Amino acid sequence: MPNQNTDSTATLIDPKRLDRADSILTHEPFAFLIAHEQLPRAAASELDRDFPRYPSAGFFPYETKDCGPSVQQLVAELTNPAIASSIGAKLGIENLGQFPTLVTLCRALNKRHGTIHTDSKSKIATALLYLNESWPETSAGCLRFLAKKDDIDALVTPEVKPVYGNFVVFKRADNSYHGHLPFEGERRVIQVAWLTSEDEKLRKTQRGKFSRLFKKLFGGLDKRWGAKRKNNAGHLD
Ligand SMILES: O=C(O)CCC(=O)C(=O)O
Ligand SMILES: [Fe+2]
Repeated sequence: MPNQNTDSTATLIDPKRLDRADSILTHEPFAFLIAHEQLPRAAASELDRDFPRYPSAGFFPYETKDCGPSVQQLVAELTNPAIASSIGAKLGIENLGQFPTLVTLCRALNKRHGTIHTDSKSKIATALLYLNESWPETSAGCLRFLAKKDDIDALVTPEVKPVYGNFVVFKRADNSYHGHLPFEGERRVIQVAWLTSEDEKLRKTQRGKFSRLFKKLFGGLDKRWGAKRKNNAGHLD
């Protein structure tokens, strides 16, 4: 039998890799996992080639037609119920794989993004997988888990650079505050949210599609308004 790890369909996400010595798993002040180097180096150029080229900034609902094969494979793996459940178990969530998923992708940000929030109650857990080849020596655009809803400097753990293979997962809670300092430009991320119900998935997908159209029409305004955003600003959701 051929060795699965050497053919082109080798898995990209391997839950065994989550237990690296430099991974951080904690349940306080909310449950989160931070793991580095979670993607094979060899897949970087394919994932780069296959990542959607959205015309505007922000997260948009995953559609197969926007993505090439390696990104489709990665999304399939990230939403695989068995993989989800093994990740969920680390956060103390039983059977995470049973819940519907909403996958959104982001290719670029403007300064409006990253204000402090918890994620909405309709989410049980959220995963973020970053895909940027490199990141400048700056905190701008680096994810921060926070102790407060109004202080971007109240870090509860070192900030996470959005570089290729960095992966975070957290259990949504009323205090799962997170955000980042304003950043404008390319910043590639895949986000998976496990939702409480199919209705929420439909609602959020429709909202995301509307936002994609809206930003296509008014992306310039979005960018200009966003530039005025304060570092400690928050938003509900
Ligand atoms: O892009 C990130 O690092 C965080 C995104 C986020 O928190 C969200 O979209 O809810
Ligand atoms: Fe969030």
